[in-house]
Amino acid sequence: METDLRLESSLWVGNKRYLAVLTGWHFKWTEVDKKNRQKKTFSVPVAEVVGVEEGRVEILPQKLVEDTDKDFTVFYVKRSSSGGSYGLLWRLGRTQFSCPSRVLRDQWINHLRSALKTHSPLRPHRLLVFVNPFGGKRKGRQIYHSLVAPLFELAGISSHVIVTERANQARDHLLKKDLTGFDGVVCVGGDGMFSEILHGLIGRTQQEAGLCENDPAVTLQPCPLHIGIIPAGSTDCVCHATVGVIDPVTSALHIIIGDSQPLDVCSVHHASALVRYSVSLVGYGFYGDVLAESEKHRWMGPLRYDYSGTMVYLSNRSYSGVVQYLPADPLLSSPRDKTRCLSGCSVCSRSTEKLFPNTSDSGSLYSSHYSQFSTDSEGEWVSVEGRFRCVSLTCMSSSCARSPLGLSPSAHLADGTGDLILVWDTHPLAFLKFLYRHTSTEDQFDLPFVEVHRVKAVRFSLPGGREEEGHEEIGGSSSRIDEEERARVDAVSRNGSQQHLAERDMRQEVTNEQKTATPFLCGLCCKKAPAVSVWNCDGEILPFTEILCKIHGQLVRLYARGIEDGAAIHNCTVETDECERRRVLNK
Ligand SMILES: CCCCCCCCCCCCC/C=C/[C@@H](O)[C@H](CO)NC(=O)CCCCCCCCCCCCCCC
Ligand SMILES: Nc1ncnc2c1ncn2[C@@H]1O[C@H](COP(=O)(O)OP(=O)(O)OP(=O)(O)O)[C@@H](O)[C@H]1O
Ligand SMILES: [Ca+2]
Repeated sequence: METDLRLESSLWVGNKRYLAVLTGWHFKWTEVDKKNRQKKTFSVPVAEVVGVEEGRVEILPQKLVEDTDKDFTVFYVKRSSSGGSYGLLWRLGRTQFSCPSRVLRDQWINHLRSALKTHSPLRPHRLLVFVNPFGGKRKGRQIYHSLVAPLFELAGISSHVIVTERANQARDHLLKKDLTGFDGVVCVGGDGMFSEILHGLIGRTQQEAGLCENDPAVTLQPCPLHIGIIPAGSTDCVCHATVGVIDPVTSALHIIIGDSQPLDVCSVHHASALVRYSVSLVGYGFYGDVLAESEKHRWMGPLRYDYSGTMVYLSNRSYSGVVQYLPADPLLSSPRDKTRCLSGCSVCSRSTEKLFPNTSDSGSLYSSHYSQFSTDSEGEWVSVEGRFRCVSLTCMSSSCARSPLGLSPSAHLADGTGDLILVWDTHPLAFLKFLYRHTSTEDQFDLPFVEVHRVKAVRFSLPGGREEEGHEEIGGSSSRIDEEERARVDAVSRNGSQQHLAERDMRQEVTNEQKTATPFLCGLCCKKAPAVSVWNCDGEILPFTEILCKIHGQLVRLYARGIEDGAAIHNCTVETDECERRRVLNK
């Protein structure tokens, strides 16, 4: 196969002659001068070739084709530095080659296209695209049509585009409509839009597999369709943490070449029923209050979080609670080991082998029966009780523009664990120091009132069982998910949040302990602080306080590859000035 695809000949780019070679995995062209001395080499992995076209073709700013019969154009991924961010920006590179004959030209085109088919098996042919026209700065439609659609067309991808008209339309479509023929689902929007796709695809997959999502002990079936994210939201945390940059063109190119990044998902349960799934933040206290406050100021757009964050900080709240957690194996990794989950992460690869032990292609989506924790004994639950500024659980780093390294900088995308961050009640300035460290490289866990644990499951309750009567047990009895159940959870999600917030405001019980802890600038809101907070689950308010969270390793796959190490750009494919600069810097 490899030898069949091999091709070698002289080609011209402008008036320079190159010796071009296609081996199985790479397409290289080396400049040759008049004395036959070899000069600069350009090399593109076949997996990063976007498309091969006859003639001299341009696609940006608009498509122009000069249909000459001895020329062909190769489009490929070209990397450049992303300025402030940690990941790399991808751009569309293009080189127009001239051949001595039409026969040779056709040979090059056929060989390159066959190599693409052989070496990029996960490239999508047909995609279902949902565009939220109201996400972020309301530019979703424009971003898709001007930046993404032309690239999909160039790569020969056919897309069925749905511009949503209401919240949850994308989720409902994925739960109910025929998805035959689609290789993946793309959302153009923010974390809320991604969450819709996540719920639709996970729900659909479990329905088809006859599995009950309510039972936290059930090993859920991984979703067969990949998810692509074109960032057009306010926080775009999932995109930032899986690609490293917020850039629609970079994300579109990852989708086109069929990159594949598994992702852990946390299921959140209350009283033996599934409430929601999360990949980023399940947060009580500060982050719950910021979200609740920010919902009142949606009109501010992305700025609502900074405004609400400041207001909530000034209101100086803390909450009592009981947190129980099931620690992950400390020998595998630690949230304080100062490593980062980068593209090709070895911790995640080892987890893949553990999660999918019987497949040669570890992580194959089609192995129907595997057990995530079958080789582990469940381990011992640890319990802590007290007053917290915030309790946060994150399955990944949750990096975003506000916090370039994220809530937990050493968390892994696909290791089957989450990081539990407990911030005990403390002086307002100490808490500000903790928050501020999220904006720099200073360790936010190196503070006496902060704890972080790598966990497989977490349970939260109010001291003395103040909230709900029901409680959940991993492995305990659970009801079957049916239409009625789904309607109930739906109704809870739609109406519950408002009702829950209203009840919380009405209660406003302040314990004696709290009275001494909170006055600071409480006059700002002219109200007593409530005794309970709300949970922020990837930007949605949960209608329950007492919850059980369970991490499901690698439940979904994204068209991404994790964050590429910017320092390694000197190993990049096509030589650019940036490669040269980085090479010098790295010496
Ligand atoms: C002094 C500067 C402190 C800056 C502190 C920055 C901490 C930033 C941590 C960001 C964590 C993002 C976690 C991701 C959550 C997403 O799944 C979710 C869905 O999109 N987003 C939110 O819930 C949206 C949550 C957005 C939270 C924003 C919090 C902003 C806090 C600002 C505090 C200012 C205090 C100023 C005092 C004078
Ligand atoms: N046509 C629509 N009308 C109203 N709401 C919609 C529509 N389509 C999707 N939504 C909802 O809008 C919410 C927010 O969208 P999205 O996540 O795209 O942007 P955002 O909130 O600005 O960004 P982020 O989630 O990154 O903070 C989502 O929860 C989604 O369910
Ligand atoms: Ca994880």
